[in-house]
Formats: sequence, C-alpha cells, structure tokens
Amino acid sequence: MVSTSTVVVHPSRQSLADAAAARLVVALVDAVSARGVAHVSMTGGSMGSEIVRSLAAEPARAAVDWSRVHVWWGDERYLPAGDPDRNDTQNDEAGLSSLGLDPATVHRVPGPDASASAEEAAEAYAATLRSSGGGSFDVMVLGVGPDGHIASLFPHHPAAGTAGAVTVAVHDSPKPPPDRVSLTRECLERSREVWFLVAGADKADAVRRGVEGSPFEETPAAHVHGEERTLWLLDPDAASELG
Ligand SMILES: O=C(O)[C@H](O)[C@@H](O)[C@H](O)[C@H](O)COP(=O)(O)O
Repeated sequence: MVSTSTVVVHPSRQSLADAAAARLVVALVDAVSARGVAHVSMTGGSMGSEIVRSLAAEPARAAVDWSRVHVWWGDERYLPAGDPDRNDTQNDEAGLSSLGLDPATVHRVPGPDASASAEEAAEAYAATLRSSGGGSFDVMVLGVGPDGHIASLFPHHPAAGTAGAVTVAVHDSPKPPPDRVSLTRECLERSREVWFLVAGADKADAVRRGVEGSPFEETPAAHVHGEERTLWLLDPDAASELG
C-alpha cells in the first residue's frame, strides 16, 4: 500500500526549510513516544543542509529525545570521512552535530578510507541497516535534482533499477562526484513518510513530472512513496509548473 502525494507550497525557500524542520521535530517526538526509537534518513544537496540548519535553530527541537534518534542518509558521496563534499559533512556543518544525537546512532556510509570500494561500502551500509533496525524509516527526507533524481538514483542510470537489495554502489554519476552509495528505490519506500524538499525554478519541471507522473526511468522521484504519507514540500518556484 503506498500513499498518494500531497503538495504543500510554502511562501519562500526559508519558510520551506523552517516548516520542514518543525514538521520533523513533531514526527520524531511522535515516533519515539510510539516506538521508543525513531529512524530518519537525511539527504545531501542544498535543501538537505537547509533543513538541518533550521532544525538546529528550531526551539521545539528540545522536545526530541535525540538519544533515541537514528540518522541515516539516502545517499553518500564515496569520499573519505570529513571530506567537505560528503553529505554527512555538509549536514554536520549545518548543525547536525549540535542536536545532541548519540554518535553511535548516526550511521555514516564508509568512504574509501574505510572500505576497498563503493560496492564494499554499500554492503557495509546494508549490514548496518539490517543490524540497527534501519531499513524501515519513520521519515525519508529527499532532495530532488533538476533531472528528477532522488538520492543517487538517476534517470536512465543502470544502478537506479537495482532490485532485491537495500543499497547500491553508483558509478559515473551525472552529478559529481562520480562514485556514490545510495539506498535503492525499494529501501527508500520502506518509510512511513517520504518528504521531497524542493526549491528553485530549475526543479519545476522535475516536480511536475514527479507529482503528475512520469516513467521511473525518466523521473525516479515519481516512483518513491511513503507507506502512510508522501509530501512534496515546495517553494513557489519549484511549484510553478504544477497544474
Ligand atoms: O548527494 C546528492 O547530491 C544528493 O543526495 C542529491 O540527491 C540531492 O538531494 C539532489 O541532487 C538535490 O540537490 P539540491 O537540493 O542541491 O538541488
């Protein structure tokens, strides 16, 4: 059972980030009170850091028992730990490390300093997902590329259609850097809620295709839904081509 998409347009990029952060606080509080633990998957890209920056400034964040929150990433650039181009590094710099998370439940994808290949890193991340109760997320936060990619699942890319696995190594990514590790589509969908965070006129066509429908090979974002809810959280520019 997958949910239909709900579109929410915010007055600006900043209010999109702020509202998404507030929404995430409530989702995490509810998950911890219902199940004693919360699993959230964060994203790279500009909006991935914007929501973290807003979260770090959100007064209500104090309501979250961060020691019970597991943080994952929908994808990671295959670069050494601490590399400025890694998604987790950029999220750290935006304030992730100031939230009070337990480092043991911040699950970082191994880089070439801790694995022999992106394939080995993907396998290790999958093993962590299996052993840490991940692979079933309360919230899956995803940015969307101008081409309709999500995580590191790119249109017409051989890795995008990977089935029967929760992670995949991606090479020759059309968005640099070329080597990455990504959750697969079926893993992304093991989420109670999927939230697409999208801002900017350059995404308007991808948003239209994502919301109104397009083949997976052309628009992976159109084929990832939450089990309970799928939200397209947009600024006016990103929503500008919706009917
Ligand atoms: O590793 C990455 O590059 C991201 O995970 C990627 O999927 C990103 O979320 C989109 O490309 C949107 O990025 P922007 O919000 O910066 O356009």
